[in-house]
Amino acid sequence: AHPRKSSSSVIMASVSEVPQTVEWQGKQVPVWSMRTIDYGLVLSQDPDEVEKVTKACLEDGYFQLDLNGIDGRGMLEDRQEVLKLMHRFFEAPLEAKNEYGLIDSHLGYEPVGNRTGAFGAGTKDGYEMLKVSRDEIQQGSPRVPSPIKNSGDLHILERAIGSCNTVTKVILSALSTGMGLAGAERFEKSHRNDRPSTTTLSMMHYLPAEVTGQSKIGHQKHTDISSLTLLFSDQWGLQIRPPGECGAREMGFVEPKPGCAFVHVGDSLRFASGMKFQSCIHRVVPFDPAEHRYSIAYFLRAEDDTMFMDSEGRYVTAKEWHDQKFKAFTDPPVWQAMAPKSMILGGMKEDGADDREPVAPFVPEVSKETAVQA
Ligand SMILES: O=C(O)CCC(=O)C(=O)O
Ligand SMILES: [Fe+2]
Repeated sequence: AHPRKSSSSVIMASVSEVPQTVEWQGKQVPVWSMRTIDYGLVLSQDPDEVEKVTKACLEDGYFQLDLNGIDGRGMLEDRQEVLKLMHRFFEAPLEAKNEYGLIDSHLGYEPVGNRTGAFGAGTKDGYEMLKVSRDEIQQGSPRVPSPIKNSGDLHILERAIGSCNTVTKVILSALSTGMGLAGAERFEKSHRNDRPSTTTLSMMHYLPAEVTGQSKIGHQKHTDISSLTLLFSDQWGLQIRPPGECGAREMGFVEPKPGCAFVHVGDSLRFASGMKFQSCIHRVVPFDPAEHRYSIAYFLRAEDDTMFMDSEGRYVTAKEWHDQKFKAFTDPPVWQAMAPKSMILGGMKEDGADDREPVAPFVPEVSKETAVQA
């Protein structure tokens, strides 16, 4: 059992067994510590940092990436520009934002309530989202809605996608080295820029529960489809379930750190590593129910025709896995419950029912009897 008392004075060098805690919904919830990786050192292929990032993926499936040095600062500036653009975009009328709708699963606009919410069946998600495809940006003719389609906006999106791509590829390359992979075996070989993929920049706006109502909240528990996810948010709300000895440990918060991104392993890289890497079980809950929350996720994904063995022991392409899992995300809860659980969680084990039950005011507006656990 984990101590419940706040221990802010505890210095956590790497992964500590003693979590700091934060009060949420009237309870003390862990704030999980994690390894911090220095981007500049990884960029230099510093042997100790390469080992550290590899260990983080093998043991945890996630880490904090420190971008405060000169090599990362450009990425941080690009990210600030995207944030400003997001504010402008999400303030636009729904018809303008939804000009193209959801063109493809990795591209376009999704309004609030398209998927299952933070507390499973009976809740819908509480965010609206715009995704911009890396392939389209590279080809120079992206389909983005008119509120952010002037040349300045497109320049901001292009720069941000370029920066995110560089940062994630640098990490991918370090992981190949850390795993002792050479030649065609290296992870970069299945993530070439000129080959089609569903790689995308996703911009999310979580609305306050006051606006959406209590049945539309947060983002359901899942692992990502991606190889690597580079996630930026200055605001609380992201929760993870770290892998444990006998299944995942309890849900706890990720503390937003200035100048840092939260990076985690998705299904594709876990599969490509022969299940050696962990992937990260996570969700988003309303930390402050009165707050608007903004997050940016870059999903680096494998080339569409990359083959791997999935969590079901099937031989599938990256595109097939993407399409099937995306369908599972957006299916109604009853269908979702029929899909293998391994699909939503990418085969990650989750023993023990220590996932926290929501308490008022977040109890879904549906009776427990009719709720099917996804
Ligand atoms: O908004 C966040 O912080 C996380 C979003 C997420 O998990 C996702 O889009 O896959
Ligand atoms: Fe995610």
